Amino acid sequence: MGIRTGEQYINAVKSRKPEVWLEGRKVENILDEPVLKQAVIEIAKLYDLQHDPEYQEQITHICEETGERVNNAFLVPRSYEDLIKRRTAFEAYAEATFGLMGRSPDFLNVVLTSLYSNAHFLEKYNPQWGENIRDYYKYIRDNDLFLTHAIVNPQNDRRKSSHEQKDMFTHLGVVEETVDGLIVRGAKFLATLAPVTDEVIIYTFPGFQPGDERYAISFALPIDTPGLRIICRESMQDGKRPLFDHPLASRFEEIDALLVFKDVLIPWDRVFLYNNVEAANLLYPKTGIAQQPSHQSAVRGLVKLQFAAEVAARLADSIGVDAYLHVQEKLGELFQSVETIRALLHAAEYEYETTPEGEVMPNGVTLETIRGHMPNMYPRAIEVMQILGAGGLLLSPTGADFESEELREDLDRYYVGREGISGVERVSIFKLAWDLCGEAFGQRLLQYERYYTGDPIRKKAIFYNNIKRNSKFDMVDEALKVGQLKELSNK
Ligand SMILES: Cc1cc2nc3c(=O)[nH]c(=O)nc-3n(C[C@H](O)[C@H](O)[C@H](O)COP(=O)(O)OP(=O)(O)OC[C@H]3O[C@@H](n4cnc5c(N)ncnc54)[C@H](O)[C@@H]3O)c2cc1C
Ligand SMILES: Nc1c(O)cccc1C(=O)O
Repeated sequence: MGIRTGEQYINAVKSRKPEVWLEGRKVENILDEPVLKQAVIEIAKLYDLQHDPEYQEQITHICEETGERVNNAFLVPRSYEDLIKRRTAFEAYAEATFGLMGRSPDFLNVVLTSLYSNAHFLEKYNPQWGENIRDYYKYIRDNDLFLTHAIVNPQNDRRKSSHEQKDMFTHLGVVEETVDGLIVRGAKFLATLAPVTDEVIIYTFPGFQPGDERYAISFALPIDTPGLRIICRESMQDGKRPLFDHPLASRFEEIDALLVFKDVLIPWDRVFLYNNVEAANLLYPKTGIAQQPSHQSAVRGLVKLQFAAEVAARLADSIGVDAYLHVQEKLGELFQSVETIRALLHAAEYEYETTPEGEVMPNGVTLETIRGHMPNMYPRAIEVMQILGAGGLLLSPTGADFESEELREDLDRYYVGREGISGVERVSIFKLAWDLCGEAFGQRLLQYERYYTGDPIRKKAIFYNNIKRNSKFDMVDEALKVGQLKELSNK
């Protein structure tokens, strides 16, 4: 089949009946829920972009194996040019969503492509696992399906591993093996956009201990598999608020969910890893599933950071405060952050790494440096927006107020911005900013930048420890030589 249209994606959503819970209600029809429907509309636009003559070459390529057109996220990069081809596809999706939808289909399609091209890792442990992941990749690629993932255990007692939790099946684990497959029970989080996806993939993130064998499991299933319960978090908007008042929150809310498996059957051909703590701990570092998707995250994060910087700049300009030195300094800082990430992204691509099998990945150290900076840079952009918008962020009237004939004159007079900026324009910019820096929607976007790919604190500590392992910090000895005391230089 190859690339889907938005309509085909919407029809797929309509045809499925996943067990979704939203604010105490079982959702009968995804498209009848305003908050879920909005995400479907935005994702459908991304599928349509693949067919838009202006974007098709940027986003897709002809698959050598099938002769069909597929998204560049399914490309196994073999050269620098391939990385750029993939980046342009990430850019198109990120720009269409201002970088605000982190879990657009390209993210997990890259994860899956990386598992596919590194299937030899799984094969080493069990030839069937390697074959299963290859088949699954082709199935997703050729049908252009949309995946969610949940790879983190719920926050119960973090001091204990899965088998030490009070209840053996709080964390997702295997209950029994049957001739048809594995029966699994327990929970995983935090499955972004789960209700509006086609499939869910569970894979392993390091941290398994001996004794955790039943939890060391990776598999994939259709999202409406019987026994799979999707419990959504409280939504951060009701999906009904006017676009004028919430121009971002009303469009880009990515619902997150807890996945609960109630004795769900995983057919053997959908099992990618099981009962092997070593393989479960090595899957993440050895199959490129950290490094390759970080390319998508870097491109998307760059667009999001630039968007935040632009909103802050337009906000400051709209009320003339960017005439002040300290405001210019703060905005300069934000745009320098943007340029830092852009330079790092280009460096990561240019200084790519090649695996022994010939797969090309953006430079891991550089991608990890982007990862380390974004949890500081993005929250800082949000803070600057709050500082520059000040009280005005809290005082925006609604679109309905502007439509009131009685109020309109006052609003036009008292909300007017600097010369050339009307009241409506100024309020529109402030509302855009408030969605990013005030609304719960914006707080989630910030929390996403901190945590979407694990704990940034531990990741930075790992980064340092790797440097320490590979460096003696020799320059320090060199500098100390000059003024060494006698007893030390005699040593
Ligand atoms: C908006 C959003 C969307 C997400 N989407 C997805 C998704 O689609 N799929 C998915 O699988 N995941 C997703 N994630 C979840 C993400 O994987 C986790 O949030 C992330 O891995 C961090 O884990 P945690 O939230 O359980 O925090 P924890 O690991 O519980 O950490 C909480 C705090 O305790 C500290 N801490 C915990 N354990 C240790 C330790 N052993 N040593 C030292 N310090 C420790 C941490 O530093 C942190 O400060 C998403 C997260 C967010 C915020
Ligand atoms: N996608 C991830 C996630 O959801 C949690 C932790 C790590 C990752 C990742 O891709 O690195």
